Amino acid sequence: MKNIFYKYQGTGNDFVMVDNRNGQFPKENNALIAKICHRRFGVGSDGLILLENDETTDFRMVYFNADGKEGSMCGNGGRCIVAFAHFLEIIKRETTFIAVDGVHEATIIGEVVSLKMADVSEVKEKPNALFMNTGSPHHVQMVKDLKSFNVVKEGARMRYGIYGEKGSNINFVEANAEGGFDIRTYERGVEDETLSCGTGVTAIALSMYHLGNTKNNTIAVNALGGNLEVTFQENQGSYSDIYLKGEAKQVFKGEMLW
Ligand SMILES: N[C@H](CCC[C@H](N)C(=O)O)C(=O)O
Repeated sequence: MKNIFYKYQGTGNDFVMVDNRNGQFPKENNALIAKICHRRFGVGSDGLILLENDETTDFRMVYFNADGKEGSMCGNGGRCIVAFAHFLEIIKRETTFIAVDGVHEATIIGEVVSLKMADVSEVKEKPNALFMNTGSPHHVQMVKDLKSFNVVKEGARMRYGIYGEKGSNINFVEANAEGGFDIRTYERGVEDETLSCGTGVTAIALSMYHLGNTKNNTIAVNALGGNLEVTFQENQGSYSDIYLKGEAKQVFKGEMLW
């Protein structure tokens, strides 16, 4: 039995993807997963995702951060696993699947995946920042001159400094000239800046609306690795029908040796 893996990227957030419908992947081995994700000693990725069977939906998504531990919801990973399920011919244009934060609906057209995210009922206001859970915890802070901002240093400091042992993903955002927003994210579990974070992009869009920085409920958010679009409905400070849309691509196929 060969240990075939695929690699996917969604706006530069990259994942090792394994078809684990036969249940043979040793997912309790966190050290092995961290090694596979390591960019020098392994395949190299921001995370590893297993596609597994589920009884009531099309498939189950099991997501591990690059540190080898199971993470909370990953929006870009969710978009990539929809593309993977389409490639494996498990789904056609539309799907419903289960992830750690519940059931998600999605559609795929060409290489563009639109993923329905969990509803957000609470936006916490912090000094100079907002905090919310879009499937994963996100701190959102506006900064000036995002391009030259030290995301790794500030993100690493705030990740534990403000949020304790459990930590949070830390997002920095600045309005751009096109009426959208630019984002850079420090990711918990990767412990570094990534090129894009889907649940973070979602948090940015809701935050910018919450703060009155835009009146649109379709918002373009540009990450370092590509552009995403978030649409949503707002009702008395609660957000529903949240969709994260953008490209998800298969970029590599190989065999893992362990
Ligand atoms: N890259 C992911 C976020 C992963 C969340 C993870 N870093 C955690 O907090 O467990 C995304 O596209 O939404």
